[in-house]
Amino acid sequence: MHDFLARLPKVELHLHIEGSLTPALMFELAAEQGIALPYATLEEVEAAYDFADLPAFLALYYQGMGVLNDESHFYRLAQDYFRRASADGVKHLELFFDPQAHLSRGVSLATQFAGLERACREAVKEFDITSALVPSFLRCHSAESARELFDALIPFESRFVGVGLDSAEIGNPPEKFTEVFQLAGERGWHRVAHAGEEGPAAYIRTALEVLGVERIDHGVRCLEDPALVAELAERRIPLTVCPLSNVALKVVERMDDHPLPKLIEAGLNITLNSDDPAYFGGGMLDNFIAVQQALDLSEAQWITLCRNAIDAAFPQRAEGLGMSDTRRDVLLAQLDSCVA
Ligand SMILES: Nc1ncnc2[nH]cnc12
Ligand SMILES: [Zn+2]
Repeated sequence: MHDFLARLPKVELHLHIEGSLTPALMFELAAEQGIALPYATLEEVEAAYDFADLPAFLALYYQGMGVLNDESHFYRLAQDYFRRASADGVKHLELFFDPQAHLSRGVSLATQFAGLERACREAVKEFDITSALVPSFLRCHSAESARELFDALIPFESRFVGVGLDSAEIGNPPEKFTEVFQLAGERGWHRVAHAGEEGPAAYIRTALEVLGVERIDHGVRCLEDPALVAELAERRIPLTVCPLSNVALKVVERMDDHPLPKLIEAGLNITLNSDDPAYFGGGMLDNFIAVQQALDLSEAQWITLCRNAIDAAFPQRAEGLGMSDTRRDVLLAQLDSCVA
């Protein structure tokens, strides 16, 4: 089964590129810039990555990304992840990034885009991975700050495929961001939001109804609302589920308790993703293997999960961004060749 999982052509739709910052690269970038880290050794970092919940993780996540200060840092960060993703069989990747968390350190949007795009362009040639960028609003910041970011993103709009909403969920409901999501929709930007990770099922409903999102990031708590489950299934709304993340952030206690089988049984449009692979114990293939060991899915279920992700990738809306029809056909053919 390991070989089968390794061979599957993977599309990753829920990956925070800042969450792919390995301790090794964090140390390297900190040393180059003379930045003091709160850890002396890689072992100390590992010991610190034991999170009580989402806010506890976010505190270290925002601290870690303090080493990203120029174009080459963003480039190296993404290049490093593309290399590992390639080894995992990832073929298409949508990268979330958190512009407000970098703007607050004086790193311009132009710098962020330039570094990430350079890695994305090279990944096509070097790793046969196509990709698209998804800047995300931080829900722990104000609606006014989101509006400022929205305005600042307009000149870059040919360089990303959509916008997301992430960070601390509880106490920051989707409706706080009604204005920017409505404006984003008017400009034709695709829209996604984290909802129902730590927050209640009601946030999933408002993300759909008020923000007009096309996919839900996480969404595992939808099971608390059967009517919502029925609606998600009926509308084929993709949920970008992140199993190792859910265990690491104590959304579930153990992988054996993960609701993935229930979500699949309910007929939901599920995709699997790594979220923040450097913090949660691994990338796409690690997630696939951990799920298989605990939950023993069938080959047919794996094929469906991978096909869901290919279908849920945002279609191309600017040159080189998003999933083209030709690329989708290539990946579907690769997936067919995995069937015994
Ligand atoms: N799992 C997660 N939930 C919310 N915001 C995030 N930012 C990075 N990872 C996140
Ligand atoms: Zn996430």
